[in-house]
Amino acid sequence: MSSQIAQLGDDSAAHSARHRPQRSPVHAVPSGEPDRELAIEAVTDLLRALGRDPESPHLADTPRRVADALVEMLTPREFEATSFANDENYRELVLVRDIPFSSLCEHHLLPFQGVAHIGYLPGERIIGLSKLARVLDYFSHELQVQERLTQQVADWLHAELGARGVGVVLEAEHQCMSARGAKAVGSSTSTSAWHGELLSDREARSEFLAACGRQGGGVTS
Ligand SMILES: Nc1nc2c(ncn2[C@@H]2O[C@H](COP(=O)(O)OP(=O)(O)OP(=O)(O)O)[C@@H](O)[C@H]2O)c(=O)[nH]1
Ligand SMILES: [Zn+2]
Repeated sequence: MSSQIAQLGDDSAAHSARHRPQRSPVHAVPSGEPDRELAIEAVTDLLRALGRDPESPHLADTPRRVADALVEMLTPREFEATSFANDENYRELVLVRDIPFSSLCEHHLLPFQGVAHIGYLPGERIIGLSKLARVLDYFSHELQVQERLTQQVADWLHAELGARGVGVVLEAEHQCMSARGAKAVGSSTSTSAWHGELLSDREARSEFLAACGRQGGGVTS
């Protein structure tokens, strides 16, 4: 990921040292480049293995579509993590709630989908709000488990932003649990990851959970 933090609204030399960008790409799962042609062949073989005829007119384009869909879901979109000097010394929680996301379960290659609540207690910098959604989107484009995805988003924000605290809560339905297997349609899995004051200060964490409507819900404070 491009982890460059653009230095906006911050021209003076005195400020620039204080606002030096930090870089800490996080990748717990080593991943290679998808090979589209190989994937198309593999889906053709998979259809055959499942007793379906890939030569049938109905399925003629299916290997290409499936391969393209998987390649798309496993290709992270790079972005610039633009941040701004916190000149007003804003100290309170910044929270973006209900960010929709979709990722791929590494056990079944089926989607899990839901919403994220991502927030932080600012230090010397504040981050562009859309970047909270973008960092989630970035780490979602990988074969994942929900716990790792949650932690990667929190770790990345903590390392990049120098925030006093970071909190990430994900609530998702896993299709491997609903469309098959346990058939637990409508079930929702909650995960959370905390850093800094949001980890150490129970009251700050409760405020975060209350603000995202989780007080007394599945995520404990
Ligand atoms: N902790 C965790 N487990 C997950 C996640 N996504 C899927 N799983 C679980 O991974 C487990 C894989 O277990 P297995 O017993 O090997 O898979 P399975 O035979 O398909 O099991 P069933 O889903 O129970 O039919 C299942 O319990 C899934 O529900 C996730 O994000 N986090
Ligand atoms: Zn699964």
